[in-house]
Parts: sequence; C-alpha cells; structure tokens
Amino acid sequence: MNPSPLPQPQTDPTPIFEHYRGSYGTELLTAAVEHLNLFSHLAHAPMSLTALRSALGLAERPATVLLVALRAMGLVAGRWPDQLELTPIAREHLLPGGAFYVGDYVGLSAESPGVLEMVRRLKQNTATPEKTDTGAATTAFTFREGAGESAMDHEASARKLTLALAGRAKNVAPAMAAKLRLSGVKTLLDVGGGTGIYSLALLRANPSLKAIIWDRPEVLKVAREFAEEHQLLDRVELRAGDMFAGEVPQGCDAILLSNILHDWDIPECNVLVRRLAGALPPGGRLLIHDVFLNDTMDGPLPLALYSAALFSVTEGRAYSAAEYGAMLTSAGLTPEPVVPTLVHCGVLAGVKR
Ligand SMILES: C[S@@+](CC[C@H](N)C(=O)[O-])C[C@H]1O[C@@H](n2cnc3c(N)ncnc32)[C@H](O)[C@@H]1O
Repeated sequence: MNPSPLPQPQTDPTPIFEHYRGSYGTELLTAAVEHLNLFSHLAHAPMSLTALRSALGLAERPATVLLVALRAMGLVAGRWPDQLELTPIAREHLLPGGAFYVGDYVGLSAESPGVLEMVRRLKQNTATPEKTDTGAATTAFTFREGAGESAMDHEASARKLTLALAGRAKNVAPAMAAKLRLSGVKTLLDVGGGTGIYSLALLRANPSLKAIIWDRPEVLKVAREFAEEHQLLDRVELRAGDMFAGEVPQGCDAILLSNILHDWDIPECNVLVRRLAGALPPGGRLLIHDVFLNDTMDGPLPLALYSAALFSVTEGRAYSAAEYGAMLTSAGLTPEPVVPTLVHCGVLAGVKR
C-alpha cells in the first residue's frame, strides 16, 4: 500500500484544452451562417428552441449544442428554451443584406472539411466514427449491446483512447482527491473507470477505501497496469462488464461517474443514473464528475465548444448542473452543490434519500 497522494501539476493546463477545442467555434459559426441560414430564421421574431429546430430540420441534441454555442458567443440571447432572439451584434452583422453584413467573410471557410463534417453531424445527429484495429468504423469511448462494434473492445484502439484520456485525468485526479470528502465510504464503484486513475487518487487519499473499476475487458488491461504501477492492486477489483446490461456490482456506498454521462444522450443518462441509484444504500452517493454548462444554457464558451467536441465523437454533449440535477432527482437522489476540481471539471453528488 502506498499512502502518499498522487503528484499535482505545478501549472494549470486548462488553456491548452481551450485552444485545442477552438476549431469547433469556427465550425459551428460557419455552419449556422452559411449552411443553415440560422440568423435569418430569427430576424422577425423570437422563436422557441422547438420551433427553430423544426425550421432548421435539426434533432434536439445538435440544436442544443449549436444554440448553446451561439449564445455563448453573444449572437443569440433570450430565455432558454422558449424565447430565442438575435443579439444586436448578430442583427447588425449576420442578417443577409445588412449594411455591415459579415456573413460572406465567414463563408470563406464554408467548404472546409471540418465545417462540412460538422454540418453533416448536425443534420444527421451522428458522431464521426472512430477506426478500430481492423479499420472498421465504430463508436469512440462507448459500448452498448447491439449498437455495433466499439473501439473500446479492440486492444489497440481501447489502449490508445484510454491512455489519451489519462492525459487529462492525471492532471485532474489529484485535485479531485484533495477536494472530495469520502469519510465513511468503504467501497467506491468507478463506472467506466478507464485507467482507473481517479480511483487510484482517491485510494491514496483515503487509506481504508477499496475500489471496483467497472469497464470493458480491453480497457481493464490498461487499468491493471496503472494499479500495479501505483502499488494499489491489492485495494482494486477490476470488474469487466456492461454498465447498461450487466448486474451492478453490489455493496458499494459511493459510485463515481467520471466523464461518463456526457458520452450519452438524455434517455441513456436517465437509464444509467436510475440503475446505479438502485444499487446504492440509503445515504449512499452518486458522484458525477464532469463539466457543467450554465443553467441558463448560454456558456461558458469553452464548455459550449467542449460540448461540440463530445457531440462530434459520442452520443452525448455537455449538460448543465440543472440537467444533471433533474436526472438525480428523478432517480431518488438529492443533488448537492458542485465541488470544482480542475480543467473546468467538478463533482456533483446526489445523495440517496
Ligand atoms: C470517456 S471515458 C471516461 C474514463 C474515465 N472515467 C475518465 O474520467 O477519464 C468512458 C469510459 O466508459 C467506458 N464504457 C463505455 N461504455 C461502457 C459500457 N457499456 N460498460 C462499461 N464501460 C463502458 C469506456 O470503455 C471508457 O473507459
């Protein structure tokens, strides 16, 4: 057993993640101006999200990703989701025919591959597929029985994607372990734990804690290496399975969902939260570790662009604390205030009533 905390970075890598996701702003803005003619639809009167997405032919998830980003950019305002309206800057510069119209300039990138692929995703409500070891197109980060192949079930792609996520996790996990109080918790279930690095940080900070890391078999090969390297294999159980179909491991008094729900659309999130809540004892806690959009669904801009990134590779998007709170409440859990960690992330706990 190694009781020292995991090392924390000396500098905050958040700006690197923000710059990395910057291209989604160009893609969404150009798609709205050049391919969807979105601003003209709002020229005469405010519209509800439902009416606007029906006019644009967009499903709820892509419409939400797009409109939250345009609101974060200061181009669309009004009460979400009933009353969407143009801001003065959009009215003056993004309505075709206006004296100070800049849409032609934005249109210079209308045919760029990134913009065209974003338009396809928005219209079809589907991610850009990941390639497996055999070159087959498949989903990244997610597995669902009957939904086709998963990159997480192929050795090389599972390792590549899992190690890629560790790049962020090794920065954030020590901050989580320093801020999250787990006193009284005996066993933590880390659902879709990946490398398990969040569990490892919590194990180091809580010497009597044990953890079960529940993920796909190929991912758990990487988790085993991490647990061995951190000398914590004796306090970790690696459990292979399907979080949507397999029996939820019993006997856990806290359950961690770190960067999981944002991979799924709202119906799947509700299914998962209810399944996990059902396995908790009274007073047990479901810990959602994720980013949180403003409850007013108008930013912050870096998270609106992260939402576009999630939309581009998974079935999900970023959600607000209010949206997660509704999922927790309907599963019989009481939401607590968000505890910030690092890189825009935080923990929203739901306590079983
Ligand atoms: C975005 S990663 C999050 C990894 C880690 N929790 C973190 O915060 O970095 C999603 C994880 O969920 C796992 N996963 C996806 N679908 C799953 C399923 N149906 N059953 C179990 N694990 C699943 C993936 O293999 C992957 O490790």
